[in-house]
Amino acid sequence: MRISVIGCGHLGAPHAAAMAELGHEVIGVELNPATCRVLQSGRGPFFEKGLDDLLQKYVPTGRLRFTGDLMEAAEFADLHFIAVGTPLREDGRGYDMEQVFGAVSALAPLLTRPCTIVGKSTVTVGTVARVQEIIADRAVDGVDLVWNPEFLREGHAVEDTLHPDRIVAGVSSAEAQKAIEAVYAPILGRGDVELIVTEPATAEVIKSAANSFLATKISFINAMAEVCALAGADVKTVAHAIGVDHRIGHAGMRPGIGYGGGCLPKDLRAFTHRLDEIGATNAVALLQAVEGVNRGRVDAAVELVKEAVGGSGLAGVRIAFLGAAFKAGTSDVRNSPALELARRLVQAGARPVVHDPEAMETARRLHPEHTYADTLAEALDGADVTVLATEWPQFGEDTELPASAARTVAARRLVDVRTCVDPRDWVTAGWTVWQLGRPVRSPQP
Ligand SMILES: NC(=O)c1ccc[n+]([C@@H]2O[C@H](COP(=O)([O-])OP(=O)(O)OC[C@H]3O[C@@H](n4cnc5c(N)ncnc54)[C@H](O)[C@@H]3O)[C@@H](O)[C@H]2O)c1
Ligand SMILES: O=c1ccn([C@@H]2O[C@H](COP(=O)(O)OP(=O)(O)O[C@H]3O[C@H](CO)[C@@H](O)[C@H](O)[C@H]3O)[C@@H](O)[C@H]2O)c(=O)[nH]1
Repeated sequence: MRISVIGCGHLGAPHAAAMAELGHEVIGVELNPATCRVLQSGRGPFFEKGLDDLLQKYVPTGRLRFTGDLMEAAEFADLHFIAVGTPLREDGRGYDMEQVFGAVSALAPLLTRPCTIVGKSTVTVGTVARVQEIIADRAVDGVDLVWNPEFLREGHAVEDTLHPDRIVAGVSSAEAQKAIEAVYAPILGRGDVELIVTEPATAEVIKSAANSFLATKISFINAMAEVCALAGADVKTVAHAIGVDHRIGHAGMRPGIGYGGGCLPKDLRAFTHRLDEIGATNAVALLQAVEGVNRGRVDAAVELVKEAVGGSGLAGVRIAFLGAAFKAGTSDVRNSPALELARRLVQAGARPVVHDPEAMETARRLHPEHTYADTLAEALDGADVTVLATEWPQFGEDTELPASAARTVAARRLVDVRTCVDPRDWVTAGWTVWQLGRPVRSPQP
């Protein structure tokens, strides 16, 4: 099929590349000229596993190309994915829908033949009906709309798009359903992926409900970390033991400094606001509690760093601050709890020096207020305390790191706010280890 992907950010760029991998001819439309240029040169504008490989495979052949010209896409494609952003409004009261309504309003009058518009952006209850009105007002007859929410995780974007758990399609006509079956035919043909066809309102709720559940699970285990800290128990063991029950499971049960990123925080906020508008009071209360637990995690992490330096305050304390990305596997620092923790430590008078394996460029550009080190060794050099703030395997799984880091820091104190290291490796190398919701581990005197 000939398809377009309008908006080539964290969702759209991997989606466009994955659609080329499925055999489609793809044109990506991106407003930001710098992003568009980088993509057309065969590189991803951010770190995303497998994206560069697909761009290098398909851009030179012409099967995948990028442009800023919407008219080119309107003429070329029979199916248009809308993958533009839905950031939170500045007042936090729901999504800023400007990009979605703007993209559809601009595309609709350019369409000269029947085709399908497929919304992938995350939206709240009631949006699809409004998009449908824009199409009815501005496009020729025969333009169908499908809402096809996306469930990919950053860091796994290509893999999740090519091997999704399910495909959800909110459709209002048989034609629209046929188009979605055709575009995903290579995936559906494998027989192991369920296509869930429903009306648009249900598709909207499915996406918001999925992210709300994921956030709830993370806040639940983080609330248990608070319990364990007070009870002298070990939250890691609790998470493992309850997760063995297949009804609970282990995924999304890693305690830490809370969920961040470009999705869960804004999606929870926007959904809660919308639920309040429509009067879903019990759901509002539940999600407000989830958000409340999440906000408290950075406070708990600050307290743990204070405890690690002996309770005498953080003024002048030199911190090796490992991590800037909102999670491992991405260069994205949007709503990064790691950088929020760094900000709070600076506010308390400490001197964190931040290093991240992949997010240095993004972090420096978006948060120039922090002090950065290009290498891990530079960050560790002379540190009074080391804070592990993003769960990169380079920090948490490198068994050589405890010994090598021990030689350069001023004091062997590790505060692992992502609960990702095995404390035994660090204790053996002479470190004392603090983790949220776990007992402190120290070397034997
Ligand atoms: N990031 C994820 O992992 C993810 C996963 C699932 C769903 N989503 C949802 O997908 C949507 C996009 O998220 P994102 O993280 O990719 O955002 P993003 O900000 O990284 O990307 C959006 C892109 O759209 C471009 N754009 C805006 N208006 C445009 C227009 N009229 N024409 C062409 N390009 C335009 C912007 O320049 C930007 O590059 C959001 O609704 C988000 O909630 C994101
Ligand atoms: O056990 C866990 C799992 C995650 N996190 C944190 O939660 C946040 C979100 O992680 P993750 O869900 O992996 O990241 P995203 O890439 O933002 O993906 C989420 O948001 C996307 C956008 O809507 C959805 O498509 C995905 O299904 C959904 O997982 C990050 O800060 C993680 O560090 C934890 O603290 N503990």
